[in-house]
Amino acid sequence: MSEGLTLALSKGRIFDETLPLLKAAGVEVLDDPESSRKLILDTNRPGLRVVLVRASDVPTYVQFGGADLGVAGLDILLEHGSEWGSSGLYQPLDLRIARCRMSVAAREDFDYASAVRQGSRIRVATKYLSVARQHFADKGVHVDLIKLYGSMELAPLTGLADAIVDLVSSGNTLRANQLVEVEQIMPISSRLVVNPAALKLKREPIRALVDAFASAISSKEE
Ligand SMILES: Nc1ncnc2c1ncn2[C@@H]1O[C@H](COP(=O)(O)OP(=O)(O)OP(=O)(O)O)[C@@H](O)[C@H]1O
Ligand SMILES: O=P(O)(O)OC[C@H]1O[C@H](OP(=O)(O)OP(=O)(O)O)[C@H](O)[C@@H]1O
Repeated sequence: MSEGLTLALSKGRIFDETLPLLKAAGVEVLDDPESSRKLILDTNRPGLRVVLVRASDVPTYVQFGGADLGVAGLDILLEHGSEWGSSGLYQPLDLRIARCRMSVAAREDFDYASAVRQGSRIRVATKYLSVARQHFADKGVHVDLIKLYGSMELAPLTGLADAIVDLVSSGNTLRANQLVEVEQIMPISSRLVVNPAALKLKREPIRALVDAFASAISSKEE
């Protein structure tokens, strides 16, 4: 474990939406991930660096100490097992960024209400197997899950599945593919996650960053 702090972020939405929180905490990232191929980015704080990883790899980096802290969507944390307690990641803050919801969507002509009557069976394609399995189990619906890694909207259109479980924000992606949101499962936002050993060994700098993030969030919402 290095002396300073390492923060794991993913390129795109998470990086872009974490930047203002870092700025409010007095931290400037010195490279732009869109124009640089660097994966380790310096900041104006000699004791803090940012590493760029895939969104779904953030919990793994933090869990195994490749990073002290990270920012990950609740969707990713649930699939990683973090939210259900199996990975031991400390989650001090809901950063309230990258907000969307996890939903079930289907073709307009699919009778979802009938398909999910107790005891029935439905075929669902998703990247989020764990959330989908839990959701349909809670409803008492037998589900055949098909794991996909992207373009989930195609599944009901091609007959691969009856429905999908995916993230929805504006609803534009569903609309563009003639799908409708038939059920909302849960709201999603990104969380700060911290490696528990790092929290013990580097308590002061981690506390300072968590507190700065917390006040940045509350002043943003005032
Ligand atoms: N349309 C959206 N609006 C708001 N937040 C979203 C939206 N889609 C995803 N998110 C949130 O942003 C996080 C990062 O999404 P992003 O698209 O950058 O990565 P990804 O493509 O899902 O991950 P990976 O590259 O590992 O497959 C997601 O985990 C989710 O929490
Ligand atoms: O309701 P909307 O505002 O259209 O957002 C929903 C879309 O956003 C996410 O994809 P993203 O944009 O992250 O692309 P990805 O497939 O590369 O993850 C998600 O998987 C949906 O496809």
